[in-house]
Amino acid sequence: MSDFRQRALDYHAKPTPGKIRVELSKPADSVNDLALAYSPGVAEPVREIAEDPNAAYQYTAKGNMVAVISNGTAILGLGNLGPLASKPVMEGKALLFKRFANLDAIDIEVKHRTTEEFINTVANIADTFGGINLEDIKAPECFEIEQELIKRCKIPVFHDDQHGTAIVTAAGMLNALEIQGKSIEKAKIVCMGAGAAAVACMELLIKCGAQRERIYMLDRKGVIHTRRDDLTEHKKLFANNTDKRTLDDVMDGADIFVGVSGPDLLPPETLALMAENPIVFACSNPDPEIKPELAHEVRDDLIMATGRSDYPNQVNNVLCFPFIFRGALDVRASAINDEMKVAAVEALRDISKEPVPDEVLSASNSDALSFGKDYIIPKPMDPRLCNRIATAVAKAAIDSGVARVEELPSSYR
Ligand SMILES: NC(=O)C1=CN([C@@H]2O[C@H](COP(=O)(O)OP(=O)(O)OC[C@H]3O[C@@H](n4cnc5c(N)ncnc54)[C@H](OP(=O)(O)O)[C@@H]3O)[C@@H](O)[C@H]2O)C=CC1
Ligand SMILES: CC(=O)C(=O)O
Ligand SMILES: [Mg+2]
Repeated sequence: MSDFRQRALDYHAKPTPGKIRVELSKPADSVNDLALAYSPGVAEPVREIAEDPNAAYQYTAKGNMVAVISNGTAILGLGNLGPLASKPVMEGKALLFKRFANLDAIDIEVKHRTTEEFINTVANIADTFGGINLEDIKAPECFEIEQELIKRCKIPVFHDDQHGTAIVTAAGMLNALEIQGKSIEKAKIVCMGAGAAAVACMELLIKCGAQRERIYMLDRKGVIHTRRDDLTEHKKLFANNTDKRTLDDVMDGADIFVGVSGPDLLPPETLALMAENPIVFACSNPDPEIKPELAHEVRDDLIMATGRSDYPNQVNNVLCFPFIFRGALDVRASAINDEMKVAAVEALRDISKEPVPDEVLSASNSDALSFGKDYIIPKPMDPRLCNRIATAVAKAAIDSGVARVEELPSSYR
């Protein structure tokens, strides 16, 4: 067994299995404490909440609690391995919520027969939480699941693989285009993958100026084009009226490659076909569509990003979901809308262009980092992310009318 594999298994197993636990936030030592915490004292907040459900924000952990919910149908790029196998990833997302945004998060892995059964399960437990982060649910079911839950729940429901990924991709891409001296409006874009992450990333890039007809999306059968009769509703939105059929066909002269598909799907010879100063986001986890070492061997003019922590330019939704939920929950938002997503993109872009704090340099084993080809997006451990993104998102929630408070909390001012 490789040393890294053994270290990863040991990290998860020792000294206590798993990555999260529950801790008490109130004293529970004496008879008096217990009389307040449990019977008879607990009856008082029960009566308050029965009268006004909003009182749950005041008397329970609801307002700082996110459910990370999966069915394990698209675990990273590892595929449909079932709900229980997704638990380490969901515990991992809970760890990231706590570590980066001090939000308490609990992982819930749902076994279900039909999409409707999954939706009902989540809708029936939603009121317990301040927000729901859907994770690693495959396309096309993920689209119906998210839309239906948004309709049925009074709290933010956010499919991280769609929107968290799209927000970070858009921020990194706009920065990378600026560095390469290219415009998004003119860019020829190839998107490998046509699932949850792909559709949301391309839709957000279009909102940022990309031209739909200059996007070539591929699934396992090749280029998605208008003459195919096997396309789902979401793939149809990207059906290109083209006679190009293969990855090589569309990569010829492309400015941008976004990989949200699977490992090693971009051969070096194909990368070589791209236009001058290309941008390659090989975001499949844990193994990217092309390894950065290999990509740099083929092209010395590219900007390269992956979803991983161990290479420069980590384009990963960890840069978004903890902070977007922090902002949304702090103003008791009922939803996470486009205005909040755009605010997160802009905040991420801005931070990338500012001097990097020393603590980030030392956590990244770096002597220097500054806006450029190897630093298009902040590092996840950057302490500025939480305040800056959460504030931008919370303000956007208030301005767009989805917040349940009128002003930012005093801690934000
Ligand atoms: N860096 C980041 O922050 C994130 C990265 N990702 C990565 O993106 C990938 C997809 O995730 P997600 O969208 O949630 O999953 P989905 O299951 O929703 O979509 C997967 C897509 O990849 C396509 N695909 C898989 N294998 C191939 C192949 N050999 N050739 C062409 N296309 C292929 C599938 O094609 P078909 O439709 O034909 O089945 C499908 O369209 C994963 O690797 C994941 O790790 C996801 C979210 C965040
Ligand atoms: C990062 C992430 O959410 C994924 O790869 O699925
Ligand atoms: Mg995911």
